[in-house]
Amino acid sequence: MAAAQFDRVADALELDQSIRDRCKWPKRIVTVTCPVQLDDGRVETFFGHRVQHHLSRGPTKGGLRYHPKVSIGEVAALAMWMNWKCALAGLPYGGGKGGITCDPTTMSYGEQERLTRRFTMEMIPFIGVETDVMAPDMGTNEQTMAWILDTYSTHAGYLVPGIVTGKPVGLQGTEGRTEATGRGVGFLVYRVLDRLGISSSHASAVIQGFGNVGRHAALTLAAYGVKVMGISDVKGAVWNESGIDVKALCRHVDLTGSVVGYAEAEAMDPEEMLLQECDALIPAAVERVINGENAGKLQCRVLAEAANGPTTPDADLILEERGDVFVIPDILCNAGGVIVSYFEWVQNLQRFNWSRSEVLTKLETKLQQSLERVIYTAEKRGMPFRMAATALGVEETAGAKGMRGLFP
Ligand SMILES: NC(=O)C1=CN([C@@H]2O[C@H](COP(=O)(O)OP(=O)(O)OC[C@H]3O[C@@H](n4cnc5c(N)ncnc54)[C@H](OP(=O)(O)O)[C@@H]3O)[C@@H](O)[C@H]2O)C=CC1
Ligand SMILES: O=C(O)CCC(=O)C(=O)O
Repeated sequence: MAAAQFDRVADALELDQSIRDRCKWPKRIVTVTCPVQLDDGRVETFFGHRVQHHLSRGPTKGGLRYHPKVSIGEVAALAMWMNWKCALAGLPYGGGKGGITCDPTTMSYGEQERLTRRFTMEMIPFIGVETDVMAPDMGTNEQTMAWILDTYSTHAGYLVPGIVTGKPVGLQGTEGRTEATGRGVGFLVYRVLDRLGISSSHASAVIQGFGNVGRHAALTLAAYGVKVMGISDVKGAVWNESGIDVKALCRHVDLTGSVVGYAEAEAMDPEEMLLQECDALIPAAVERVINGENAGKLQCRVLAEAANGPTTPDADLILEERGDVFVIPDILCNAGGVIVSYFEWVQNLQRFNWSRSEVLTKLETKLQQSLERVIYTAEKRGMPFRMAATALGVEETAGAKGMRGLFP
C-alpha cells in the first residue's frame, strides 16, 4: 500500500528515476532476535525489526509496535509513512518504525520488561538521539519507553532523555504527549467539520479502536460537543444513538478491559458499526479496515484516519469516484503524536520544560498549518487529499536529497 501510494505520487510529480529510488527504499533495515526468559522458565526467541527510512533530513523518528502480526514489510511501510508525515509537518526528521512480533496481551509485566530491555540492548548500535528516536505505538506505552530509556542510559553511563519520546513526564517526558495523537485527530475533525459547515454540537462520530488514540480522540470530540455514537475494540462494539458518555466508558474499560458490556449502550457488530450514518468515521486501530468491500457503503461525511494505513488503495479509488467523503489522510490526521514527540525531543535537547498549554497551542498551530497546506495543494493541483499530503512530504524529502547531492 505504501509503495503503491508513493508510486502514484512519484508519477504525478514526474520524479526522476534516481531520486525516486532514493526516496522509495529504506536506508536501513535491522532485524534482531531477542531471547527472553518467560515466567515459567522457558526461553522464547522473539523477532524485532527497526526500519530507518531516511536520514537525509535528520534522525529517524517513529513508534515501536508490539503485535502478533508485526512483520518486516509492515514495519517498512509504517516507516515510509512516518517519513512523509514528518516532512509534511516540517519536522527535522526522517521516518522510522519498529516492531516486535509478540502478543503483549498474553505476556506478564515482567516478560514485557525483559523483552523490551533485550530488544533495546540489541538495538543500541543502531539508535541514538541524533540517529533514531523511538516512541509508543500499538501495544506499547510510556512504561515501554521508560524501560528503553533506562537500558540505553545504563549503557551510556548517564541519563539520555532524548533517546525516546512518549516517556513519563517524571522522566523528562513532555506534558501533552499521552493525549497528543487523539487530541490532534479531534482538533482536525473539528476544523474539517467547520469547513464543511457542520457545527460540532450537531455532529456525530464513530470510532474504531479505544486505545491511546481512539480514547483521546473520543474525549476531545466529546469536549467539542460532538456526539460519539459508536466505539469498538478487538472484542466488540457498543452503540448509543443519543451519544456515549465517553468518560463513563473510559471508567468501564479501565475496570473490565473492553468496551463490551458497557451498560449505557447496545452491542453492535463491529463491521456494521463502520457502515452507520455519521458525520465523522474514525478508524483508530489497525490497517486495511476501509477496503474495496466496504468503501462504497460508508455513510460518513469525513473519514479521519487516526490509524496508520486504514484505507486500501482500491478503497481510495472508490472514495475518489464517490467524491462525497472528505478523507483526512493518516499522515496528516495522526501527526499530533509525532509533533508533540518532536516538542519533547527539543525540550530534552534544551534541558528546558514547556507548560502544557504551550505544548498544546503549538500543536494546534502546526496541525492547522499542515491542514491548510494539504487543502491548498489538493485544490491547486487537482489531487485527492492523500496524494496532496504525500506529494508535499515526498517533495520535501526529494528536495533535501537533491541539495545534499550524491557522494562521489
Ligand atoms: N500512539 C500514538 O501516539 C500513535 C498511534 N498511531 C496509530 O494509531 C493506531 C492505534 O494506536 P494506539 O491507540 O497507540 O494503540 P493501542 O494499542 O493503545 O490501542 C489499539 C486499539 O485498537 C483496538 N484494536 C486492535 N485491533 C482491532 C480491530 N481489529 N478492530 C477494532 N479494534 C481493534 C485495540 O483493542 P483492545 O483494547 O481490545 O486490544 C485497542 O483499543 C495505530 O494504527 C497506530 O499506528 C498513529 C500515530 C501515533
Ligand atoms: O511519536 C512518534 O515519534 C511517532 C508516533 C508514530 O509512531 C506515528 O505517528 O505513527
